[in-house]
Amino acid sequence: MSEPIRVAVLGASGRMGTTTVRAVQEADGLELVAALDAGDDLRSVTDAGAQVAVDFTVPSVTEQNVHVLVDAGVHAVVGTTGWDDASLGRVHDHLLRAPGVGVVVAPNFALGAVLAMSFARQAARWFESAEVVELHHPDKVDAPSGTARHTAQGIAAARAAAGLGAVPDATTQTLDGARGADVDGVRVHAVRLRGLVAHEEILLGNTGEMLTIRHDSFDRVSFMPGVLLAVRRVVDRPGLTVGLEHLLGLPA
Ligand SMILES: NC(=O)C1=CN([C@@H]2O[C@H](COP(=O)(O)OP(=O)(O)OC[C@H]3O[C@@H](n4cnc5c(N)ncnc54)[C@H](O)[C@@H]3O)[C@@H](O)[C@H]2O)C=CC1
Ligand SMILES: O=C(O)C1=N[C@H](C(=O)O)C[C@H](O)C1
Repeated sequence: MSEPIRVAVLGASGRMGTTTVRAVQEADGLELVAALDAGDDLRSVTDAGAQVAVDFTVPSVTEQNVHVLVDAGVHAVVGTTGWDDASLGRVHDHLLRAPGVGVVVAPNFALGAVLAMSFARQAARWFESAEVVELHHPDKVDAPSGTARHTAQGIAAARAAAGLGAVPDATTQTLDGARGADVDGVRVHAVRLRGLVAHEEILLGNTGEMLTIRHDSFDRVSFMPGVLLAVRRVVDRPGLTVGLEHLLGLPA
């Protein structure tokens, strides 16, 4: 029997961190060796001999955490959101100087959410209009969600590849924000409501019809199969991977 993969969790006291700690502890072939939260020294990750660190912290610190991990030769599985092309580019370039180290950044680890985003990319070219509505608990620190941004970016790329122009929109906003955020020409709307966990609706419209693709996470355990898959795969996946679809064999 091979040695278990030694895993550290960053953000271990948070909503996702506590769920991840429990999932790693219960997972065959994985060993939790460190659980860190704000104020803890990242050196304890390497002191504990961690091979993989899972980051569920906050957008303001996650990139720096990843750079420290890469410098230490620790693979990273990153669920924390707030990433953009520039920050991902910096990690990509850093990894060019750290051969053998892998980083997986995924805005959503829930299988259903990843499938919903894939379906949206597949359907987008067939519809004149496309908008995204994300719905979360009111304790979420960022908006729009990383999932909604990734979804909208995928829709926009599929539309562009199909030669579609801008979505129709003759509306003048009389109040800032009324039409939501603009992500590569796709409008994204954020709902914050007590009682929700994580939900997304993708709305695709043509004259006479609408296609709605909806995903609901009712419990944070929904993210854990994807997190554990990424932990198991990242050790043999050097470089930067953005999106769980790449580990599921789904079309990018
Ligand atoms: N990719 C995915 O599937 C999912 C991603 N998320 C994202 O994960 C992040 C965390 O979400 P939640 O767990 O709900 O937030 P949370 O606020 O419950 O947890 C964040 C934790 O990070 C800790 N923290 C802050 N600074 C830190 C540092 N420098 N080092 C270590 N820990 C630090 C906080 O003290 C807190 O315990 C958010 O960006 C959220 O959007 C959330 C759910 C699923
Ligand atoms: O903060 C959350 O809860 C979530 N954040 C991620 C995001 O911003 O996409 C993933 C999921 O939606 C839950």
